[in-house]
Amino acid sequence: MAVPESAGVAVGELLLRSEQLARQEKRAADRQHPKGKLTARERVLALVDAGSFVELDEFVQHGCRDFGLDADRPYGDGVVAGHAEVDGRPIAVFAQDFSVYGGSIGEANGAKVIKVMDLAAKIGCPVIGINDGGGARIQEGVSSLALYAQQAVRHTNASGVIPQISMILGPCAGGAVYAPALTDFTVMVENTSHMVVTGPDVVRAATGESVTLDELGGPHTNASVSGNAHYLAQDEDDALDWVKTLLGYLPSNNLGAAPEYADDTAAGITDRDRELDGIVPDGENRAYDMTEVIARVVDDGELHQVHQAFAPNMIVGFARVAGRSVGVVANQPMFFAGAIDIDASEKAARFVRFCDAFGLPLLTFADVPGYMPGVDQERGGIIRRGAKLLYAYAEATVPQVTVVVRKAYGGGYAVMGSKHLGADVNLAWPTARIAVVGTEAAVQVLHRRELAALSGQERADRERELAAHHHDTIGTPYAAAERGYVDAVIEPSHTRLAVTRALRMLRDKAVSGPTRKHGNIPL
Ligand SMILES: CCCC(=O)SCCNC(=O)CCNC(=O)[C@H](O)C(C)(C)COP(=O)(O)OP(=O)(O)OC[C@H]1O[C@@H](n2cnc3c(N)ncnc32)[C@H](O)[C@@H]1OP(=O)(O)O
Repeated sequence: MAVPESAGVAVGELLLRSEQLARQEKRAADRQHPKGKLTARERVLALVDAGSFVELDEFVQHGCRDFGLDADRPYGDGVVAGHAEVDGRPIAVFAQDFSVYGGSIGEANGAKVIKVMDLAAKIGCPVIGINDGGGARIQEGVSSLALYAQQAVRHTNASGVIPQISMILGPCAGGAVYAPALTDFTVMVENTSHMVVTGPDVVRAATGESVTLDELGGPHTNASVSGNAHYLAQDEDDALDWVKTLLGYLPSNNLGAAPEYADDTAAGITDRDRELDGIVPDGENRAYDMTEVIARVVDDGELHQVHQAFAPNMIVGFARVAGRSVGVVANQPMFFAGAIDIDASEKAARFVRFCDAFGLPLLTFADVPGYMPGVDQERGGIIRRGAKLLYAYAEATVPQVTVVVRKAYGGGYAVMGSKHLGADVNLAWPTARIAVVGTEAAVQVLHRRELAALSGQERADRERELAAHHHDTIGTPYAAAERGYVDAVIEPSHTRLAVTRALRMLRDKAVSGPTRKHGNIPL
């Protein structure tokens, strides 16, 4: 049958546009590949399930007439946006195309981003933003700033409703950094990505400091010093894998459930469980790796750490227990003896709030000498910023199980998922020491006058005697168990089964917080 002439024209128009899109994609590849970077469209396709990407607005063009921009109006306007599936679950995605006006956001480009964010909020799916751009499009002036602000409103309103993930796969500069900063997780890549409010030249002009871009806002700085990045990937493939794995632990939205796997929990105590009985060293100041404890409690020993390079004295990450996702928070005695400093408090507080918002139970492992002392810490705001972790645990209503592995002293005891903040099941190992301060400090404070009157061997003997008494009486987990502050003192090898039972029992826990507009977390 002959095609009507009008239909032929229409098909011809589509072909022409498709050819133009293909030329643009080739240009993008020519610009990105030599730098070891994928194009925006390649990145999206590498992230999502094969054949699932539905691109939206690929023919959108900017309407700017200034600076000669009307002569160059590429389709898509520098961002690839749409919806797709990852492991069969819906996601929304946008990826800045650096080959078009440096991936900068203008009115049309920004509207595309906002459209997929609105879509994600409506259907309740995660949104993943792939950043590789120069921020607000300079030629479009205030229109581009307006779009950034509108994007910030979307990020804010979606916070705690759908998971939001940012991948920084190139530059992210100026006010543009605040879009990823408002999302839940940010991933950066070795060598190719950076994130700065102002570059080295502006810094030099403003403060006289001389610094390289990498030192200022390279991936290492953002992942380990400022904590802006939650994962530092070796390359783009690694970044995409990390994000896909992360999504597997999360529900699509705050009303949904995370994917559930088969419950293969061994019913009895295993040899691997028994390894926990010897994992804590004898001396209370000797370090051990808390991830080895976690690995023996969670399914398949797998912990998907978040923020691993930042505040290593605190561990946070996702795992599964009996096939169901949990958020794990733990002190790490390998760094600063597990003390909670400003960074550790903020790292854990944000994680706890994420888990609480998305209905993920919290599994806490405590071995903490307390909050970190020091002039820098006090001046840096350990009081206000340390309070964030208290606030986060205190407002959390998800199921909470805490295991006191060894030290739980002072504010450290209270804040690390204690019964008093709302934890549901609190377990302690016989090695647990729960006290206001450590043994040595307690002896020096309580017996200062008596000890001052002694010297030499006599003083040393008395100190040892007092320390032994404190250790055997005040600091034992049984003082807390007698008061119901820990529900049970268990052998370490029983932890996996006890935690599994507790989380099963708490599965349908339903508690709601007070009616209010919102609290006022000490920011
Ligand atoms: C509320 C949000 C407010 C903000 O976003 S304020 C931030 C505004 N942005 C900026 O000041 C960043 C300006 N751009 C830069 O510093 C650099 O281009 C950047 C991003 C570090 C990348 O550097 P390079 O890798 O060396 O690439 P390049 O400079 O040759 O740029 C490649 C092409 O992209 C263009 N471009 C980059 N940033 C742009 C922007 N913001 N608006 C419009 N066009 C922009 C740039 O002109 C260049 O175009 P062309 O290829 O020469 O035609």
